[in-house]
Amino acid sequence: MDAPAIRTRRLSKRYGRTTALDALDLEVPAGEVFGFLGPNGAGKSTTIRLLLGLIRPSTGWASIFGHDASDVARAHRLLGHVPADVALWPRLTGAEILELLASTGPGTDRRYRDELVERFALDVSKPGRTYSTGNRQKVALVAAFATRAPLLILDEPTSGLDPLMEREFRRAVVEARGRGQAVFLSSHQLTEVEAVCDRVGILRGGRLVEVAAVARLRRLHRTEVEATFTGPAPDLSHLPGVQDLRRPDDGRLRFFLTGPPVEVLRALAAADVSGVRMRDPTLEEVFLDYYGDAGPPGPAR
Ligand SMILES: Nc1ncnc2c1ncn2[C@@H]1O[C@H](COP(=O)(O)OP(=O)(O)OP(=O)(O)O)[C@@H](O)[C@H]1O
Repeated sequence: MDAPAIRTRRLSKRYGRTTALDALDLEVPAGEVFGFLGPNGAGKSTTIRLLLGLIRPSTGWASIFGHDASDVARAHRLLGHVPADVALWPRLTGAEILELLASTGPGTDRRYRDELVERFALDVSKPGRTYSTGNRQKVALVAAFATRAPLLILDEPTSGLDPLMEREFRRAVVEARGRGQAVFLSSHQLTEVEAVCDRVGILRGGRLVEVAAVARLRRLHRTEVEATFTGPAPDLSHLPGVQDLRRPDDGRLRFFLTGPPVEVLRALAAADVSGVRMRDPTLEEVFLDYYGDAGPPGPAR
């Protein structure tokens, strides 16, 4: 399949005066695990509803492996999905629901499905109405991961799962990628995105503010540096990329570094440096840099 799993061009959705999604241009190639991050109200669910053909764009378009997302009969043969709020048929048991989804969906690996039922510790003998939020989510996740659809679209799929089940979820994402499935994962959980995604898109107020490989996103941001010296600490304040330089009384230097480290490393090597510690920001710190909720990360204490 040559067409990307997901492609959107100027995809927009307005509700009255609210612009829920504003001119989204995005491409997720086949086989990629893509994280879609954003705070409440950023437009993640709106994007997913557009991709699933549940709502029509105000302007622009979205396609799934080259088929317009509104051509749901075609597009849904190529995707499995987990909605943000999973609703189950109340009288059918978990097993019956999984079987119904398998017989109507894009094709299911039943052996793998049964393995996932075990791994997610899901009791499939109970009727849908008795399931908790987390268990409803598990049913939808098992059904989606067990499909052979080349694209899985997951809307905050672990919000109701406990840490053990989150681990299973991550394993299942890695296995999906191993089978060549693309995964579009909307999430609040930065550690999850960091653990499983190849690239991440950051959405704010309906606009995509960044798309980057997780590793690059971290590098684009500030590396935290702490250096100790046997002699006096050199003055690095004039060097390119050095920010928030601090000199605690114990002779150490602490600062943030952006861009190439060459000049700083040269200056450190020329001084009597006895130790250097460099730490890339976590995705959470990068995220806070974007949203400014808590300001940029502070230096190590
Ligand atoms: N049916 C609707 N009618 C009016 N406004 C809507 C509708 N659906 C979404 N919105 C608005 O569009 C914006 C984006 O909402 P959306 O649900 O896509 O955000 P989200 O990123 O999924 O947030 P959350 O993480 O809280 O689920 C919000 O301001 C929301 O109030």
